[in-house]
Amino acid sequence: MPTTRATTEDRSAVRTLLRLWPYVRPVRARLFTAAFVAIVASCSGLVIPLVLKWMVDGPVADRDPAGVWLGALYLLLLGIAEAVLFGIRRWLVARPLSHVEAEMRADLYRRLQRLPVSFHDRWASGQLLSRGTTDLMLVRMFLAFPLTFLLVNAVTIAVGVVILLAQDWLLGLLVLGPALPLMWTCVVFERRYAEVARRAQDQVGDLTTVVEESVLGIRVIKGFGRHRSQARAFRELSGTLRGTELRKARLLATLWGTIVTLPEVAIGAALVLGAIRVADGDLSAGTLVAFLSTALALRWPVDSIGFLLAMSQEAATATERYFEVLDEQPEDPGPHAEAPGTGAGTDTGSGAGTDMGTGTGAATDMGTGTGAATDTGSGSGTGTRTGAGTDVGTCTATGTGLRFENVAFRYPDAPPGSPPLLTGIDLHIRPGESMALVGATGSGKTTLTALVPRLHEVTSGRITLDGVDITAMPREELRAKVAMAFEEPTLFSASVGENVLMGAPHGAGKPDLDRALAVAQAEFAHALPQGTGTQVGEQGLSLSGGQRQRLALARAVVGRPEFLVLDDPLSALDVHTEAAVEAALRQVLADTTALIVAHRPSTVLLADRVALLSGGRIAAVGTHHELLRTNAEYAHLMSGAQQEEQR
Ligand SMILES: Nc1ncnc2c1ncn2[C@@H]1O[C@H](COP(=O)(O)OP(=O)(O)OP(=O)(O)O)[C@@H](O)[C@H]1O
Repeated sequence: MPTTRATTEDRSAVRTLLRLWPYVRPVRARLFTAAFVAIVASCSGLVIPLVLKWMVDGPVADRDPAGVWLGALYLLLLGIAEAVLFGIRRWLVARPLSHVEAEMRADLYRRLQRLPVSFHDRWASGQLLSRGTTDLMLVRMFLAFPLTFLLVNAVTIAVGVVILLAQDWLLGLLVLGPALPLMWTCVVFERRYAEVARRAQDQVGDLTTVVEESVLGIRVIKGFGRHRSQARAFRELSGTLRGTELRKARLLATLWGTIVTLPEVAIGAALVLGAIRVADGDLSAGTLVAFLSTALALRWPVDSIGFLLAMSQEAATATERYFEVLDEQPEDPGPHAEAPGTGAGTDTGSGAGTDMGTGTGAATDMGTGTGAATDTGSGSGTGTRTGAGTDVGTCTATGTGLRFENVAFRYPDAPPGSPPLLTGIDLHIRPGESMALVGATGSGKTTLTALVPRLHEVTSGRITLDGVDITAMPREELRAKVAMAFEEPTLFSASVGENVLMGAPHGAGKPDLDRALAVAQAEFAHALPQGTGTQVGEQGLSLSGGQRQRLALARAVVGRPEFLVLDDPLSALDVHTEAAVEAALRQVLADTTALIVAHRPSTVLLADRVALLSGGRIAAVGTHHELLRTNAEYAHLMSGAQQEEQR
């Protein structure tokens, strides 16, 4: 079950909510004005009992119908004023608060994009979705109602209490009697409700994850007839959430019951005592009417404290959950990142040197591999990279290529004490060379390739591109140089063309798209109903696996990257398409420094040399045929793969 429980600091609800200030600051004038208008509206309601007192002790006692009508007119005007003022309050807050919510959502999205892959490995997607939806809605509702009305009600109650005490201090003290027990109840409630509200919101996140997985994995669920067990898992989770929501309701009901009952009892007692005093002639009937009307007018501000506190607590929990994501450390954009794009492709300096690769990497060549390494690969190199991606011609393979120097890697969430997944990796891929990476399943091939574009950070050692440490260049520049195609090709809800051009520098157009589609043998895209403008649907599930993989390949090559990292890019293709894609890829690989994860001999043969990953190390490097002859493990892996292919 995907759950994410962040460890949270034990902050008070007020301190947590204060973190919203930077978002509220730009709209503070409107919010303060709205609160002021609401206070005036609410306090105007307290004038009504005073008009009643004047009517009862005046025109009613004097049997003066004109005075009674005048009093009724005052009451009507007061009612209208109160309604209009509350309307103005609503108008004042609606627009700025939707702006606050939108800003917060945009910041969350931006942060999610900039957080490292290791963060996304740890967090369930439903937890992130619920933070961007339900939690932000709770925050907006808090800013719209509880924030204002806790203040408005506090001022109204304070003014009302003064009026009550001014009318008659004895009855006033009697009505105030429950104040202390009520405050104590509120404090206890808040503490308990905070814990349950947090649990409920986390459970909403878990439920969202299950729904999301069920929808995305609907083919697997149907294919394996797992809809019943999936429905059972959903029912269990929603049953748990229901239990938590019921606990919230019980807590709220207890608070509500106390908040309503105690003041009612006090008002009842004041009514009895007041009536006795009116009968004794100690108190005027008008004063008693005004007193009771004021006390009743305070009932709503007191009663509503229960749900206002509950909403505030939920908003505090939502704020806490929101900032758990925002407080996560984003990827360091790298040095000189303030000028994104300018470096893309212009990195001729910084020690890259002009070493054309003739054997300078020998230290890393653990195998016998000298032969087929075609490190002159710049043959067709007429290209010059001009700034942010306006490549002219093909890329020239210059520099020293891609080097892993004593690289070790361990997943941050690996069990404590477990050995690193990769250790002492020394590998040199010369400029223009393509290196296949072969190893048993789970040996760490995907992980090793993910280190090049810094999807994960090396634990020790370093990786250089043309002599430059990848940690010394801005990420934007690094990712402009290195393109990837993953084993699991992910497409987005956009057109085919947009999906492919995602891999190209800004300003790339149809010629680039057509060339990339041709290279990846993805010309089927032109035959789609709206050609390359056809929407591929969520995750590209409307396309076949092979079609998706070819589009992902087109995306990797469309930007004419200097370095290409392909994670078993041909696994979903039929034999004929694979042969066609290989032929096209051969052209691309001639000019590109490439690392290709390969399982099958046909893919391995695309590369100039092969590196065997075994036991977390590069166990051998050489050409395919050399390794077949000299390395038993490699021969074993390839013979298995060959049998697979022949079947
Ligand atoms: N995010 C992660 N956190 C912890 N361990 C991980 C993570 N991702 C992968 N691993 C582990 O790292 C090991 C290597 O995984 P990797 O995907 O790199 O292998 P691979 O050689 O590419 O496998 P395959 O050939 O099956 O694709 C596996 O044991 C895997 O369980």
